[in-house]
Amino acid sequence: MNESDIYRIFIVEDDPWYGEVLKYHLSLNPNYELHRFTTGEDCLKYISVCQPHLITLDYSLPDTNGAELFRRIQERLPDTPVIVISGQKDVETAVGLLQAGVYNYFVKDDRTKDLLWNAILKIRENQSLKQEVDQLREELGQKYDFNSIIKGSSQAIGKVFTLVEKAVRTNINVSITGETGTGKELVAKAIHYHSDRRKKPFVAVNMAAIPKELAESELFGHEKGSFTGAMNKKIGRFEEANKGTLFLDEIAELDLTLQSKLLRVLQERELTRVGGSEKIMLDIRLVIASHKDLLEEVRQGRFREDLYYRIMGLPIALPPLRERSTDIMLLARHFLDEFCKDNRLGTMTILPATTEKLMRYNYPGNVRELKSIIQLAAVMSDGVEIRPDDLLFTSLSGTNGNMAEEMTLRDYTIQIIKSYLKKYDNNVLLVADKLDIGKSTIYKMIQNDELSLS
Ligand SMILES: Nc1ncnc2c1ncn2[C@@H]1O[C@H](COP(=O)(O)OP(=O)(O)OP(=O)(O)O)[C@@H](O)[C@H]1O
Repeated sequence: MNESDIYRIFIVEDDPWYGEVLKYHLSLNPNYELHRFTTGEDCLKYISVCQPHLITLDYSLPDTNGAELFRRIQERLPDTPVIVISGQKDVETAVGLLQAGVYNYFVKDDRTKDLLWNAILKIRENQSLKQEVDQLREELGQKYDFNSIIKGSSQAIGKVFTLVEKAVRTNINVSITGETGTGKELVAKAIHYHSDRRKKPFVAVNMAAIPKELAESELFGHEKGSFTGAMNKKIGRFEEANKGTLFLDEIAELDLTLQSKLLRVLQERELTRVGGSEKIMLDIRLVIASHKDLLEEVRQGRFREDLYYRIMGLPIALPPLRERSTDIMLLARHFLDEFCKDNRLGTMTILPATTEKLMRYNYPGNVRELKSIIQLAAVMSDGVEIRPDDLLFTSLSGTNGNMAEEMTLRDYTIQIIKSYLKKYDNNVLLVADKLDIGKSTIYKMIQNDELSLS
């Protein structure tokens, strides 16, 4: 038998006859390795030598009682389930023990052996499910390794990496801004799966996708019968994310009443379900995102200022793809390779004319749009190379809004140079070449404070 198949159970029972009865009964499962102790001290001594998977305790022991021994076991092995078996039916003691975290409380009678047998089966099932969840979370963590998943080599994305690294080191709240499709959720996941909370849940909620009247119960849960239609108790997203990370996307969609409740919950670190009175302690990292300018929402009276300061934490701004055009081809190659692999297609080449066409577009839907353009192109292509005609741009807005307001020609020139400098990572020579102007024109503008290399 492998060590991994062995399930180690400590039986703490001072009555030799009853101890042997339990030991014999449990030994019918060949995977159970049983150790019997007659005192609490003996049990504690052996805990450090060979860690049990489960412990059963007689409540009355010669040197201690079940409650005290349970407390001392918990200090050493907080995750090991403990079952208390008592000679007397004492409801108050039983409730106290269960509230303290004992898994089960049985009274010694004819049925105890069978109850214990079934309880152990259930505990094992839960333990292996928990192990499986931990393993899946670990794998997910590797999947969201931000250096391998958030693709990009531009200065702009480099700044984002630096901030993500800072965020994971502490428990600070994070606020992510950026246009649609810039990777806000991806960044939130990367933060979660690199933080100490990675083994706990990552829960994402998009406030824009939840009808206003259901938002409160979705976030904070409700008790059965708390409103018409509340047929059962519901655990809210905050509770689901407890000990982990809650990603609240499109937070500007929260109405003012819910904003007040959110502020209270964050300040007090506890919540009450709708229609309930029980206080539930919360320990979460909040990551929020919005494509709206939250400060402007505050100015317009649509977002509470106190909540704004509470949730801002570490701000991370994701630049639009058109402002980090050095990432375009890297992302395009990445999405193409990924698509070909997932669909068992051979490697495809991107022709130079295709690259040029991809570089000229302004991607109002950002990375998400580029991804779908590339996937569609792979489907449209002859299977070997991506030609310019395989690229189907769905968006109608081909300009970047430069003509949206009246300005002098000089102002237009400055705006155009500014946007090219952003696009090409402040590479003055490249920008001068692209715009067919002298590099000194740009340097002069910088000297005159008309432009800056940010
Ligand atoms: N830097 C990146 N590297 C690789 N994939 C990316 C990157 N940024 C975004 N993506 C991909 O683009 C798509 C959109 O990303 P995501 O959903 O995180 O954007 P978002 O900003 O949260 O969008 P929305 O505001 O619409 O909710 C996803 O498929 C994501 O995996």
